[in-house]
Amino acid sequence: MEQGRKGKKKSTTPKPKEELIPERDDGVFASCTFSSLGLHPTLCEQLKERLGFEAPTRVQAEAIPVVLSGRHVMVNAATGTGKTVAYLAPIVHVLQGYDSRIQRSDGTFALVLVPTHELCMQVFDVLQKLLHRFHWIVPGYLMGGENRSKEKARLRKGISILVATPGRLLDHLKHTSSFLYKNLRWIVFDEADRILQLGFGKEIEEILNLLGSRTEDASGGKSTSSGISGGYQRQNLLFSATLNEKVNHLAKISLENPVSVGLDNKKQPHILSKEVGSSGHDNSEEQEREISTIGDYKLPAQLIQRYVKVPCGSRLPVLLSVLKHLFERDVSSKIVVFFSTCDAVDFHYNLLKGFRWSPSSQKDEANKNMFLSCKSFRLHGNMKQEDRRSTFQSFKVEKSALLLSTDVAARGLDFPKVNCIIQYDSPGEATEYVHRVGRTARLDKIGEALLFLQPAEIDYLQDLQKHGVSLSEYPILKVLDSSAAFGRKGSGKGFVSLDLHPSILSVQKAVETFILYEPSIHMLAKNAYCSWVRAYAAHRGDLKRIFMVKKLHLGHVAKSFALKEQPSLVGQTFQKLEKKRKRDQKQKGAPKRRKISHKK
Ligand SMILES: Nc1ncnc2c1ncn2[C@@H]1O[C@H](COP(=O)(O)OP(=O)(O)OP(=O)(O)O)[C@@H](O)[C@H]1O
Repeated sequence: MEQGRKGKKKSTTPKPKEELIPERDDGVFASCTFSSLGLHPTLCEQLKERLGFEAPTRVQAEAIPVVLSGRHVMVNAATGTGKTVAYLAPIVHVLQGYDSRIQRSDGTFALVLVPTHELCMQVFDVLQKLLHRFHWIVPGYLMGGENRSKEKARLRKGISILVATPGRLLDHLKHTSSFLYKNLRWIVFDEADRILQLGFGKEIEEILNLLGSRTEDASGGKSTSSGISGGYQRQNLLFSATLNEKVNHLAKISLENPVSVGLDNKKQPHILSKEVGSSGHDNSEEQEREISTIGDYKLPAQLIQRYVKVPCGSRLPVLLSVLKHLFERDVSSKIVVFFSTCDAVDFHYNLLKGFRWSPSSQKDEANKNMFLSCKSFRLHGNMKQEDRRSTFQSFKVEKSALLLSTDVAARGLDFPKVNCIIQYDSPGEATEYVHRVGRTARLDKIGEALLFLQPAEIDYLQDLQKHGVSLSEYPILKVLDSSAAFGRKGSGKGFVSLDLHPSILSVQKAVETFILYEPSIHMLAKNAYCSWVRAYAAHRGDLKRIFMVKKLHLGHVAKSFALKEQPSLVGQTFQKLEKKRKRDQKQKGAPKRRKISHKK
C-alpha cells in the first residue's frame, strides 16, 4: 500500500530490517523484539506492561510486518501461538500514527469478526489493554444476546476498532443508521473457517457487500472530521489454525493478492495451495488455487495426544474415574471436557455437583464424600449470556477446576493453565479436534489430550492420521489398577476387560443408584440421552461410516447416562423427537446442517 500520503506519517509502516527477521527455530518465540518489527515504542511498552509480552512469537514476527505493509494477509498458525496480537498490534500501531488523532466521530476503522461471544470478549479484552495509552482510539464490541439499544448508542458515539459476531454486526449494518464505517480500513476474520462452519457464510457475503469490495478505498477519498484524508486501500486479514475448503470462497471474495503467513509450512505442503504455504511469499498468481483439505494440521509439538477405547456402556464410569485420577494426581489440574450437546453438559455438570461416593460401601452414607471435590463449571450456547460470561471469567482465573463444555469453548478461547483436554464425545471433523485440543499446550506449555472412542469408532484415528495427527493408547486399565481412589490398590489386577473391572462396575452402580433418588438429574439424563443420539445421527459425510447410529446399542447408550430404563422407553421419546425434527425441517425447508440443528 502506498504510504506517506497526506495525513499519515511515513514512519507508520516501517520495513523490517533484513538482519532482524527472526531466525527459525523449534520454539514458539522469535529471536527479535517487538520494536524491531516496527511497532511504536509506546505500543511495545503496552505489550510488555499490560500483557507481559517480552518478545514476539514467531507468528507475530512473521505477520506483523506483513500486516503493516498494507497487504491482504492469510495467516495459518498453530493454536495458542499468539495470532490475536499478530493482527491487533499492527492495526493499533497504524491508527496511533495518524498525524491528526482519529476521533470518535470518524467512526469505525477496523472490524474484527469472530465466531463466538466468548472470543469476542476475549479479543476485546486484549484490545483494551493494548489501547490503554492510546485513549483516543476507542475499542468496542457487538454480539448477539447483548442489549441492542445500548450497542446503538455506543455506535452512535463512535467505535474505532470494533470486535463483533457476524449476525449482530449485520443487524446493525442494516438497522443502525448512525453506524459510521466509511473510514473502514481493516476487516479481520479470526477463526475464519469456524465462522463459515457455523453457517454464517451468507451473513459474511452480505457484510462484505454492505461494507464495499475488498479493494475499495476507505472514506471514498473524502476527509474525516479529524482531517484524515481517504485513499486507504481496504486490507482484509484472515486468521485460523485450520484452513479448509470453506475458507477458499471467503478468501476469493475478500482477499486481493494476499500474502500468506504460516509456520511449519515445510512440514505441511498440502494444507494450502503451493504459494500460500511459503511464509511471507506473494500469493497473487496462485490465488485461484484451491486450499486442500488433505494435509497436516498444526498442533503444538509438546502436546501429548492419547485415545481411550471404551465400550459404550462403560463410558460414564471411565470418564468419572479418569477425572478422579487426574485431579488426585495433580490437585492443581485444570481440565476441559467436551460434549456434543448442551443437554449432555447439563446432565454431567449436575451429576458431578451432587454425586457422593464411598469406595468401601455404597450403603455407608456417613462416609460418603464428593466423588470429585474440584470446582466445576459449564459452558454452552443455551445458557444465559451473563452466566456464559461469568463462567468464562471464573474458569480463566481458577488455579484448579473442571469445565464441561460444548464446542462453544473449542475455538480461540485462551484459558490459562489448562493442562488436559478430554473429548468425551468425538469432535466430528478433524479441524474441531485440532481446536479443542488447542485449549491446552498453549505457547510452549505442556498439555495432554484424551479422546474417548468406542470400539466401533476406532477408524476415526485413521481419519485424524490423514491430517498428520497421531494418538497413542491411554493405559486405562493400568490407571485403574494403580489408583488408590477406588479402594484397595490393584483390586482389579488381572482384569483384561474394562467393562468388567471392579472399579468401573462399582462406580456405574453408585451413579445409577444416585440418580434414581434425584428426579431432576434423572430427567436431565433422559434429555441428554435423546439429544446425544440425535447428535450422533447427525454426523456428516464420511464420518457417518465411522459413527453409525444403527450400530449403537441403545441400552448401552442409556447406561452411559446412568439410565436403567428399557431403551425402548427412552427410544420412543427419541423417535418422537426425530419425527418432530424432520417435520420441523420440512416445514422450514431448513438444510440438514449438524452444527445448526444441535445448538452448541
Ligand atoms: N509475544 C507473546 N509473549 C507472551 N505471551 C504471548 C505472546 N503472544 C501471545 N501470548 C499469549 O499466548 C496465548 C495464546 O495467544 P492467542 O490466544 O492470541 O493465540 P491464538 O494463536 O489466537 O490461539 P487460537 O488458535 O487457539 O485462537 C495467550 O495467553 C496470550 O496472552
